[in-house]
Amino acid sequence: MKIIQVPDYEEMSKRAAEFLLKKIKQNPILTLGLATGSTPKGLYEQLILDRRKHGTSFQHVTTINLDEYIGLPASNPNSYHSFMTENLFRHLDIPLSNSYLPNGEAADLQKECARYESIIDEKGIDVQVLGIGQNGHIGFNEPGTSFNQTTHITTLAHSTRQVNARFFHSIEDVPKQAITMGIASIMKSSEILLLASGTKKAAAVHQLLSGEISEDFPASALHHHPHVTIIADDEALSIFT
Ligand SMILES: N[C@@H]1[C@@H](O)[C@H](O)[C@@H](COP(=O)(O)O)O[C@@H]1O
Repeated sequence: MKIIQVPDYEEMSKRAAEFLLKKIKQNPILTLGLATGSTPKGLYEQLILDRRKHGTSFQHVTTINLDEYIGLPASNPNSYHSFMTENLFRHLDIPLSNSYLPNGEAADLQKECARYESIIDEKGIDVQVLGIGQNGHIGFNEPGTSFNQTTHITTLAHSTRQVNARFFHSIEDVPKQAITMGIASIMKSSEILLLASGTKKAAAVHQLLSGEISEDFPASALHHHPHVTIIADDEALSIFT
């Protein structure tokens, strides 16, 4: 695991954007695995800025998102479909047909999981961007999830729903389930870029960097992956350093 320590959120976002833009320049037909949440928002702003300033084209890039809530229509402002459209897709030139997210409204959710995993297998993710939950989740793989799971239906931990309630009117409105790439799906990526910012992530980052591998702490599976880069700011690394 390569750790890049940066002073703050802005620097984390800039370094992450440089990292991805370099990859896209080397390989314009890159397949990017993308995440939602507050963490990658700054990275997405930097990518948009780069397009505005330098006209960078993403038209041959494919994107595959980690997860989506079950039961929220794509048009709901809290769906991850909406998050990605608002915060990234509508500002770039990625053709809509090249961006994939799980369909949390599929009539047959099991079938949808299998369909999604086959997209991951067919496209092959070159770089997967990850945030980390305060309980160590990646995607929506909550503590206790088998490292062998591929894309599946997951029940969100109460603590995750509490943390994500900030985007909803109340915790009752936060969906109880999601479709998420599994740990095994994430591990198929050629390279992984994990971002962490702020004191709220310090305990999770500390546990990740302790090196102990356990299904009780999903992000620890990344120790089995040969190409992981972590860009974390001083606050996220404050227990470690
Ligand atoms: N499913 C997402 C994750 O992909 C994300 O990494 C995590 C942290 O979110 P944030 O970046 O807002 O702290 O929580 C969410 O529940």
